[in-house]
Amino acid sequence: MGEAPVFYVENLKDRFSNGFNLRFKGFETSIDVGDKTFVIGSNNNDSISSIEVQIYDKSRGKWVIPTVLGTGPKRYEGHSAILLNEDRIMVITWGSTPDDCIWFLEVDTEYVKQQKKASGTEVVAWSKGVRGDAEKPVVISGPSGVGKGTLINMLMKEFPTMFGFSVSHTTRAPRSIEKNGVHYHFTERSIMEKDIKDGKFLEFASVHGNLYGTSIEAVEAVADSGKRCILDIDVQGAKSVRASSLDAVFIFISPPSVAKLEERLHLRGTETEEQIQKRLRNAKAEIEQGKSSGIFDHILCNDHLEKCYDDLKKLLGLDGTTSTNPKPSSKGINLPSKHAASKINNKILVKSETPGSGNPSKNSIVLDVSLLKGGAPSRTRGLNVYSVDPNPFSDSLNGIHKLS
Ligand SMILES: Nc1nc2c(ncn2[C@@H]2O[C@H](COP(=O)(O)OP(=O)(O)O)[C@@H](O)[C@H]2O)c(=O)[nH]1
Ligand SMILES: Nc1ncnc2c1ncn2[C@@H]1O[C@H](COP(=O)(O)OP(=O)(O)O)[C@@H](O)[C@H]1O
Repeated sequence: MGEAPVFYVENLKDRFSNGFNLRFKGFETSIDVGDKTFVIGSNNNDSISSIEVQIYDKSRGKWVIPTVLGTGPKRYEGHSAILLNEDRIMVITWGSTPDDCIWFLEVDTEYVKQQKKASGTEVVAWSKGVRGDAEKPVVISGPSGVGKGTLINMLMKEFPTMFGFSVSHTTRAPRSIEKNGVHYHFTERSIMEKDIKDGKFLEFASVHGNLYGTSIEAVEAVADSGKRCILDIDVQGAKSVRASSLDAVFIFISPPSVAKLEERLHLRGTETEEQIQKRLRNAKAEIEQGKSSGIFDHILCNDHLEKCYDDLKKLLGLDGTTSTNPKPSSKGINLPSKHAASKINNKILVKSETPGSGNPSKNSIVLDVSLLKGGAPSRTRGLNVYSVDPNPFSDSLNGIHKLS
């Protein structure tokens, strides 16, 4: 077998002239996947340019406007589009900031297939591309009053540059010491329900009569800052995260006894007696599920706090044998502002439209997509970036240097 053919992306700078009824007023590209043509276009007006997607279903001879999940690229001057793996289109935007130029429009991934099935409509989903990997998030669950918050605070205090907390949304009222945006995003049920419908949440659950949920942004913002994300969520939420594309470590904190749990809830004094009794009723089912459902990788008993904290640190590799330096935060990619993109196996060659001008490392860049991870509804990580010795007469990938 020879090399896979090199093929160039159609940068359809000229408007479609074949009678298609396109809504776009700017710039568009088209990509065929099976019997569908995905047309990605920008609608420019003076202040903003937004990206939109239309699908031409060749078998039915019909245009379809799909449900678009997630948030795509915002301000840009044009884009290149390349089909990867027959299930997602890589969109490289022109003139965007380095942290906002690589996007993936998923058209037939597992996530999109599930969403299509659930909604009965045509669905596509955006995922932002990010260089390198993030550390596995840590999901901590356990009944109310078991000490999850206490343990997480200890961890964040001892390793402030290493861990970041995923700030959940909730419809419950704030406690007196709780700050909006720090402990929770306190929100209205109707707003949260709309955001859930719009695909902005990784998971959500009704807990003790209130709605709680982890937004995709809450987890990704921590990972983008180079920190390891900690989620404090209930067992139903942990189950949803387990079923999602997020690869995490799952830890269940159990109490020495329900009587001790009740004692702690009374001592904390943040709930009414009625609320405490509701939490205790739920606790019994949570403890049973936590210990037997197979969701959790580790179960820790929080009897003596210091001992439990030491055990937690040990299983997170914080017993002095591993580096506690944070990973560098994810860096952007300096792409030429106007470029053409082509695909060679698992590498995307991005060449400046004006070779020889400016910074050589900006003229030709290779994006290695062989180790991509994650995807919609979260970020797509694992993108590796190389600079290429500029040679305007060749598409050769010789002389490439990994950009750190
Ligand atoms: N599924 C899910 N559960 C959450 C989330 N945030 C908090 N929880 C859980 O909701 C429950 C109640 O939390 P909270 O009202 O802070 O009370 P506390 O656990 O008694 O401190 C706890 O089990 C939390 O782990 C979330 O985003 N998703
Ligand atoms: N091992 C422990 N022994 C005794 N009290 C504890 C222990 N761990 C936590 N607590 C206390 O129990 C109460 C509930 O802990 P908290 O961290 O708020 O639980 P959660 O976040 O799981 O609801 C707090 O007042 C906390 O100081």
